[in-house]
Amino acid sequence: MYELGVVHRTVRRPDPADVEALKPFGVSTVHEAMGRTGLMRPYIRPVYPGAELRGTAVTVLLQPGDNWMLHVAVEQLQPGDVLVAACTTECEDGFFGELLATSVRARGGAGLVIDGGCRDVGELREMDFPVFSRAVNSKGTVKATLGSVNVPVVCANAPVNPGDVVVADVDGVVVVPAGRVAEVADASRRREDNEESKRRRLAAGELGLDMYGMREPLEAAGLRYVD
Ligand SMILES: O=C([O-])CC(=O)C(=O)O
Ligand SMILES: [Mg+2]
Repeated sequence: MYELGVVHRTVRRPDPADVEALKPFGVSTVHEAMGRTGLMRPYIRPVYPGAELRGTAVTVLLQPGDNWMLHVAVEQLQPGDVLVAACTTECEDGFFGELLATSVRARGGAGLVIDGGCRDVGELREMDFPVFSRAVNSKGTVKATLGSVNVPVVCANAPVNPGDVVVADVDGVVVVPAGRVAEVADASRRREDNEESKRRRLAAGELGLDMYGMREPLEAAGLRYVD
């Protein structure tokens, strides 16, 4: 059950050194390194090409058609934080635009992930202010119904707690629990090292069939080559 009408002012953020260690890695690597967990649904997309985002989450629970809590959340931002906004029910209204982005940036916020709509995309692109949203929609919102800030939310199917690390790029959005950041950064490094050796072998012409030892199981499964 959602907790409504509350702002938690204390967020336990992970060690900045651990967040830094996670920095080189993209969404797909981080998702795999977490045991294939943490992904938001793929309908959350960057609002302009090339937008990328990472930082610790300040979570927002919105009511449909109402962006009041986004304004409340901006006050809670610390430099490098990312707003992560979920909604109590599906809504594609344009909750956020360049004015709110200007305010987020003035407080040092890094960007927004929202399971809702966003507008003013031309201005956001010019500002290079990264937003990942479920829709681009000019339809505006009101400020009338309480939600919450810094409560656990589910955003596009991913559980997000305040202080979790959010990584967003062209592949999607993944959420790393605050307590797992160092471990996931290590696993991401190991995975990238492993992929680098595979990349070299594939570039040299070796086939995945041989590299992964797939010929025998294919034969055992009855695969036949026919001329
Ligand atoms: O004002 C709003 O409600 C959303 C918006 O367009 C902006 O922040 O620029
Ligand atoms: Mg606007």
